[in-house]
Amino acid sequence: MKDTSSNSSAKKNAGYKAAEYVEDGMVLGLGTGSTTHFFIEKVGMRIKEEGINVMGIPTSFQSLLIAKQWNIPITTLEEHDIDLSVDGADEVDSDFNLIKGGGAAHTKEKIVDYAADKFIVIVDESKVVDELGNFPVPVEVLPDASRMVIKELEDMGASCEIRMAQRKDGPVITDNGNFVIDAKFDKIESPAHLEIDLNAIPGVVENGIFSQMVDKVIIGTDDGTKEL
Ligand SMILES: O=C[C@H](O)[C@H](O)[C@H](O)COP(=O)(O)O
Repeated sequence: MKDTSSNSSAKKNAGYKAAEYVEDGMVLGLGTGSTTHFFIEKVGMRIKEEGINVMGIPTSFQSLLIAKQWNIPITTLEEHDIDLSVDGADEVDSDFNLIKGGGAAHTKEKIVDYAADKFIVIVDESKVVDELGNFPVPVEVLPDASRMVIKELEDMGASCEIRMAQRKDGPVITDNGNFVIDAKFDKIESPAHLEIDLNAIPGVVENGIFSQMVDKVIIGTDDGTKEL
């Protein structure tokens, strides 16, 4: 499990800054993770203090619970399109390619983030890299397919581990009832091609490479933010 306790002031600065882009009447994609937590919190504060009228589409049970805690009205992709999605990342490169899924939420995140008219990524400086690949690529799989998917991933040059749960025996089970394989590639030359190739393996539900659609990256630091 990743460490979510570090860099909390930088994460808070990024999350709070992204909330400035929220406008009255918007439908928001609510990403998952310790950075997005601060975005959802600040949206909740703006609802309370300014009376803005927004709705949220959560990408996980975690973001649903935080949104409920802040009285953010919830809706679904069945009912609304998304004006703005805000989400964290485990790595972001200079072309705005991402690795996501350190919290095993990347499948719903990709559906919501890719559907949004505008997608803002919020990270602290530790997530900014020249090239993706230090962080393993999370691959959500149907449990019955996991051995076959690992064989395919190893043939593609990855070292693989099924992600194990903490405080539960056995693998992490995603919000969708699946396993996550963490696939470490030595080098990711083309994130866009790898994103497509991974999803072509039978049994793969979704992978954590996001190579499309990012409009803005907000990098939180201890004393402010930078925007790319
Ligand atoms: O599955 C989790 C998500 O993709 C997160 O957005 C990502 O892992 C970044 O999380 P954090 O902001 O906690 O580092």
